[in-house]
Amino acid sequence: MKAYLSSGTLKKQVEVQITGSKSESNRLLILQALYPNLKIENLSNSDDTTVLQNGLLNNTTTIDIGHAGTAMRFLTAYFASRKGAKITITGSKRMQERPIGVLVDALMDLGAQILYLENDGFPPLEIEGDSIVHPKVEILANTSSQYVTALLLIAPSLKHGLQIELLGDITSRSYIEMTLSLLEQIGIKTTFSENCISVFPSEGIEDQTVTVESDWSSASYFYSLVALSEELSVTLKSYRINSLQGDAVIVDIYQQLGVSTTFNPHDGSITLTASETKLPETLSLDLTNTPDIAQTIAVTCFGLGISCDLTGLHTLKIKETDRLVALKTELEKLGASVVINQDGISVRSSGEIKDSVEIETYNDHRMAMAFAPLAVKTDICIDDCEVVSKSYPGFFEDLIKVGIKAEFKR
Ligand SMILES: O=C(O)C1=C[C@@H](OP(=O)(O)O)[C@@H](O)[C@H](O)C1
Ligand SMILES: C=C(OP(=O)(O)O)C(=O)O
Repeated sequence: MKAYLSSGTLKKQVEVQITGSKSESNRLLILQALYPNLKIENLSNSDDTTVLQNGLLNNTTTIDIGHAGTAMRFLTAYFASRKGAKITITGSKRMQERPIGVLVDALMDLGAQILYLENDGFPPLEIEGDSIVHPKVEILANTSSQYVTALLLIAPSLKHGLQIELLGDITSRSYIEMTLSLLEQIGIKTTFSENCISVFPSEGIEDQTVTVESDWSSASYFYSLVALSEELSVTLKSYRINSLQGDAVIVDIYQQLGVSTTFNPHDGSITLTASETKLPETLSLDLTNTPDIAQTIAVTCFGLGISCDLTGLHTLKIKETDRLVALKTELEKLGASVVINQDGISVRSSGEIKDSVEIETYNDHRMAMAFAPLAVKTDICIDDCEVVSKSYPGFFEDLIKVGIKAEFKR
């Protein structure tokens, strides 16, 4: 289905309830499987969370996790460490091209039994679970932090806990910190110094309920809308001033792009309003820690008619699609000049945006959501718009709520 978007009358004040962070939700679901007295509130309604939840029910011999990277990686470690488990985990065509060898090697070093069913280093995997007693492992940390998180999540359930040495530069570090914070929050002791993480074993945790903060990556699209529209003001719920999500850094980034954020402590909401700011000629950012907001920022800068140089993005090549190539192709259709390299993207804009362009989304929810805010400036069509359900099924309803006009056609 295609979404034809154009600017309607944008709201001066509107409230949007985004659901829980998919990253926090998927971590907490694994922890809940290990410690069933853990209760979770404001769980994400994303496809990625649903597939992980279904995977944990484990009443079949094969799990298809679709496009969900976290579900693929976290469930692999989970089942590999459950004695008696026997399961095949597969995923979408793209998932079968997303590497998992670094995690599988680490798990095998710990004594796990995992077979590649098609190509070495890639899903599908056949896993025979067993107790892991080995206390130490090394893992490359420069490709995906999800491999590290997968180990961290099972670590407290292992007999001796786990000491993990991270090799190479650490990518997406904020997600590793999120995992450690959640472990600490439920009562697991951890340490992280230099490149060595220790997680201490824990047979049980106290009865408790953890409320997931709403998703900051999803919030980024509203920052883009406010930056581009100048008149819209949106209140998003339910957020915290001290977030565990690295993507909360958009508060500071979008300050430079003319969006100010007010935190409302009485109801845990944030209000985004356009502020008088002198825009930079070029926005230069290293996004090594927060790769998921790169597409939003690149498109906002283009829409504002300013340049951006974004670096630290080597991991974008192995996400839902090669996001650097996808961004270049689609931004150029709109009139931008774009250069990509191994690790980043530079976008130059002439100040004009071509009208009624059809944006391809390449099975990538963030391509759809990052380009949609341009509707404030020009008519735009988003191809295969259902892709948003990977992380934000209600995205288009919420877009309509803020005043964007949308027509959907097959
Ligand atoms: O741990 C997580 O929840 C995630 C980690 C990041 O992946 P990488 O570590 O592969 O960059 C991020 O891009 C992804 O959307 C979610
Ligand atoms: C990269 C993402 O997800 P995953 O790697 O979990 O598929 C994302 O949501 O942007």
